[in-house]
Amino acid sequence: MTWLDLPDGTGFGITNLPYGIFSTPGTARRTAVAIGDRVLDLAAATGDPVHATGTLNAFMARGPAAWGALRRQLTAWLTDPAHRAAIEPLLSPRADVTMHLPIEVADYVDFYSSRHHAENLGRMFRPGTPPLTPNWTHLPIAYHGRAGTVRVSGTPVIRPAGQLGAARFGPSERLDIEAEVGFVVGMPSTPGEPVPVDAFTAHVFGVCLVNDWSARDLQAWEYVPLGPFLGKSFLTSVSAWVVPLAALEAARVAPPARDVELLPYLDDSAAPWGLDLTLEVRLNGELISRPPFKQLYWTAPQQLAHLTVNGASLRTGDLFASGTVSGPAGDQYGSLIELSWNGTAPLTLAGGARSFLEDGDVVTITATAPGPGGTRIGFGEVTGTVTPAPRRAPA
Ligand SMILES: O=C(O)/C=C/C(=O)CC(=O)CC(=O)O
Ligand SMILES: [Ca+2]
Ligand SMILES: [Mg+2]
Repeated sequence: MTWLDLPDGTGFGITNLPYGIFSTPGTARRTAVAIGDRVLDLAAATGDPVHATGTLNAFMARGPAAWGALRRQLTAWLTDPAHRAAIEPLLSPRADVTMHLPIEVADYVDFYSSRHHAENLGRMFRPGTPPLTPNWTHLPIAYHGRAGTVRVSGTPVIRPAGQLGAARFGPSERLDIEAEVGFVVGMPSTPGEPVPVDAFTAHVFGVCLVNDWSARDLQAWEYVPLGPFLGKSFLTSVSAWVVPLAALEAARVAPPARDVELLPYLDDSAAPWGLDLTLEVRLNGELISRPPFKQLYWTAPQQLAHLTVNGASLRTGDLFASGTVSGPAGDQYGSLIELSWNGTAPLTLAGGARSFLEDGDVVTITATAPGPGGTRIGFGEVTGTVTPAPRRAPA
C-alpha cells in the first residue's frame, strides 16, 4: 500500500514504477519515476547526479544490482508513511511536466517476430510465394534501423517523401503504423562474446512502446534485396516511460510451441519470456485494434541472443523492438496495411474510411499487462500526429 492517493485503475501503481526524463519550464532535463498521475523527481529525491544527466543511460549502465536497489528504495519511500513529508514535495502532476526521449539510443534493431504479421505481409508483398520465408522459423529475422530518428511520443510525424516507383517521386500515399514493443539495453557486452538467452536480465533494463512508422510505397519499391531503408527511417516513436523488467514478472507466460527444433543458442525453454501484454491502437480516438503480444513466436531473450550470436556487442542504450504485433484475428492486427488488407478493405471510422494515414490523423498506442496481486502495469502511450510533407522542389 502506498500513502499516495492513486487514481482508480491506474497503470502507474506502486508495482510499476517506470522511469522517464522530464523537465518543467526553465529547468533541466532529469530522471523521474511515474506514480499515479504524478512524477517523482529522482534527481532531487536521491541527490544522485546520475539522475540529472538528462537520459537514463548512465543509470542503466550501473547494472541490475543498482536497478534493484533503487526500486527497493522507491518502494519504501512511496509506501512507508515515515517518508511522506520528505517525498511529497518532490512530486509534480504529470500534466504539468514535459517528457523527453528517455534514452540516448545507441543502435536500433527491429525484429519481425509476429508470425501472423509476417504471414500477412508475405501474402501482400510476395503473392504467389509461401507467406513465410524458409528461414523464419529458424531465426528471428530483423533489420538495423536508424537510431538518430528514434523520438519521444508526441513528436510530429512529418509525411515522408521519396521514390514511389520507377521515375515517380512524391509524398508517401501509403503512410502506415507498426504497433510494437521495445526492449532497452542497460548493460553492454564484450565484442566476440555472444549474450546467451539466460543473460537477458543481466543486460536488459526495461520495456517501452514503439511505433515504427512505415511508408509502404517507399518500402515496396526499395526493399529488394537489402530490406527496409527510407520507408522506415524517417521516424520511430517510443513511449516516454520505460517499464523496468522487474515490474513484468507476473506478465511472463510460455511462448507458443515452436515448429522446428531450435539451435541450442535459441533454446529459451528454461526461462520463458513470453509477455502477456495487450496493446490498443487508436486512430483519432477510435479503437481500431487490440494486438496480443503473448503470441509472439520469438521472445526478447531469443532476439538478444540472436543479435549477438555473431560476436556483435551491445552498448548501453541499444533498443531492439519486437516487430509489428499482430494476432490471428482481424481486429488484432498492428498495422493499417493489414487492417485494410492492403487498401482493399478500408476501415470504416467516424471520421470516414481509412486505409492509410491522412494528414492530421492522430495514432495512439497504449498497453497493459498483469502485475502482482491483481494490479495492472501500464506503459503510458506512444502517440503522433501526421503533418503534411513540406513543399520541396521536385527531386
Ligand atoms: O515482409 C516484408 O517485406 C516487410 C515487413 C515489414 O514491414 C515489417 C517490419 O518492419 C518488421 C516488423 O515490424 O515486423
Ligand atoms: Ca517494424
Ligand atoms: Mg521506423
